[in-house]
Amino acid sequence: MITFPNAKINLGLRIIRKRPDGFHNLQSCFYPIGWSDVLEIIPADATAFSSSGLPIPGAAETNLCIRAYNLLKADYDLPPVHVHLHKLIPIGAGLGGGSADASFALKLLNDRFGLGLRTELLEGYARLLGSDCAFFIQNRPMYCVEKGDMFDEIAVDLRGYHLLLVYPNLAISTAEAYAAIRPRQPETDLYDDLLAPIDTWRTTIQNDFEASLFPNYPVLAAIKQQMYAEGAIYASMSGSGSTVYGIFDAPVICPNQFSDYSVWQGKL
Ligand SMILES: C[C@@](CO)(OP(=O)(O)O)[C@H](O)COP(=O)(O)OP(=O)(O)OC[C@H]1O[C@@H](n2ccc(N)nc2=O)[C@H](O)[C@@H]1O
Ligand SMILES: Nc1ncnc2c1ncn2[C@@H]1O[C@H](COP(=O)(O)OP(=O)(O)O)[C@@H](O)[C@H]1O
Repeated sequence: MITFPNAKINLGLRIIRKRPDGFHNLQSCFYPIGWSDVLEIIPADATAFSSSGLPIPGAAETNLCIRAYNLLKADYDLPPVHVHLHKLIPIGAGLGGGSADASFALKLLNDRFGLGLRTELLEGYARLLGSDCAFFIQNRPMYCVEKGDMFDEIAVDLRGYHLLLVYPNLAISTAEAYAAIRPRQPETDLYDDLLAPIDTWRTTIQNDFEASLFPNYPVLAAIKQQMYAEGAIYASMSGSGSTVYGIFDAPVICPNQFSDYSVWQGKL
């Protein structure tokens, strides 16, 4: 069985406070996008993992797809499987690609082997694999709070807009990005700011990681500035970086300044 785990972008990202468990409470809108990996899982004589496309750091047994399989295998009678991942979503990019692979593996195993697990139970397993993972079970625009693993409905609909994503071939570790950030109590409510017209977002909606990462990585600020120069209605870094996205009301011709980077564009 084959599935296509997709990335997400963060529309606003506010880091509110550090928790006693070392994680951070946040506020953000996670929004699914079209940049996708390809994940195939089939029954096999022995469990194995292979990959193609972009190289994935770490041993096979630490890959989030295998960790998802092992998590379910501990509770359910699953046969050995061969997992093949064709990796296309950049890694350390703030796009949640690894988290998507994990949750899509859970969903695929649930479907293929008829486990009958409902959404809440799948989200519970996903939470054990990473803070971003539970989002990819329902995989629809959500206002996310706490560790990024609890959700509220939000009526943000960007269908019809065009998205340009630029990954400047720079992997930023999520843990390091969090270690460098200073949490803050926001002055406005992000939920309300997101419901205002998109052309207000430029002045009201920020990603808090930008303030700590842009001084060390000036390329990120330069890409964001270029997005606005190209006519973006809104531009931001996604997650803990390093991908910067622009939202446009029409398709864009990718500027020369981005020619050395990994670029994706498509409709939202
Ligand atoms: C920053 C965000 C925003 O959407 O996205 P990405 O940039 O990774 O896509 C997420 O919070 C990333 O979530 P995820 O990538 O699943 O993180 P995890 O694997 O759970 O944790 C990696 C490390 O990040 C830190 N971490 C993560 C989530 C959180 N709410 N607080 C934290 O402090 C912890 O140091 C943790 O050890
Ligand atoms: N299937 C996978 N795809 C990508 N990264 C993975 C995967 N499994 C484990 N990882 C590990 O997760 C980390 C990056 O996660 P990823 O979700 O791609 O980045 P980000 O958190 O920036 O969105 C890397 O350290 C990588 O070794």
